Amino acid sequence: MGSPLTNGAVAAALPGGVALHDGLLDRPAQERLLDAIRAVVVEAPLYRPEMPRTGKPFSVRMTNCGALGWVSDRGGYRYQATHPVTGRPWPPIPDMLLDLWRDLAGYPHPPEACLVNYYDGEARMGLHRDEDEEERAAPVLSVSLGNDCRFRIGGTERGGPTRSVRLASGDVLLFGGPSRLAYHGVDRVYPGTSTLLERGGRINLTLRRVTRPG
Ligand SMILES: O=C(O)CCC(=O)C(=O)O
Ligand SMILES: [Fe+2]
Repeated sequence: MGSPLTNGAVAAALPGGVALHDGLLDRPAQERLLDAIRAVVVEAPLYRPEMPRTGKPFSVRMTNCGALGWVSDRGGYRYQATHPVTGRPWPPIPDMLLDLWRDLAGYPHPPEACLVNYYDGEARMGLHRDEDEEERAAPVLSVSLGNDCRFRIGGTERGGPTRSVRLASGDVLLFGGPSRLAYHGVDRVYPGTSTLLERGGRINLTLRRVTRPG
């Protein structure tokens, strides 16, 4: 496979360093991955994080797997080794996701965190950068399951131009290189666009390398 960051015509319409692998996971693969994520959620239940300082609840619910998990509360954004509600270590990252990272990330070390976002109803995610990771040489690898969404991505400066791309179940998006610190967010999820999740909604998984290999 060639570099995931030069993915032909689709990538050409996206900012440099962003690669969309449209429909990479077929339906059986999506179902296998969903089963693995269900097992994660049994051990590490979804919870609703809060914004730093204000304590305003997120509209998405979250959990993690991996040695580290991304959390947000009044104290700020950070990675930590335990679930903030149960106090237990996060469960391991499913092999399927580790395989995807190995095949696509173009980075020689494994991811340490997989953030699981669950969007139901009106849930969305405002424009932000993933910047709590010390290691910036690794891309962020994002997998979408369930209903389609309108994903927005821009440049590395707040307030710059953005474009939107529709992400569907089974799509894998990488942002790395010059787009590793690009602003991005989810404007909305389109109800009834996938039958994968019985109760509807959308799951997004993002694999991240957090620490610099020593
Ligand atoms: O849900 C998505 O597609 C994006 C999630 C995201 O940007 C994040 O969790 O940092
Ligand atoms: Fe993000």
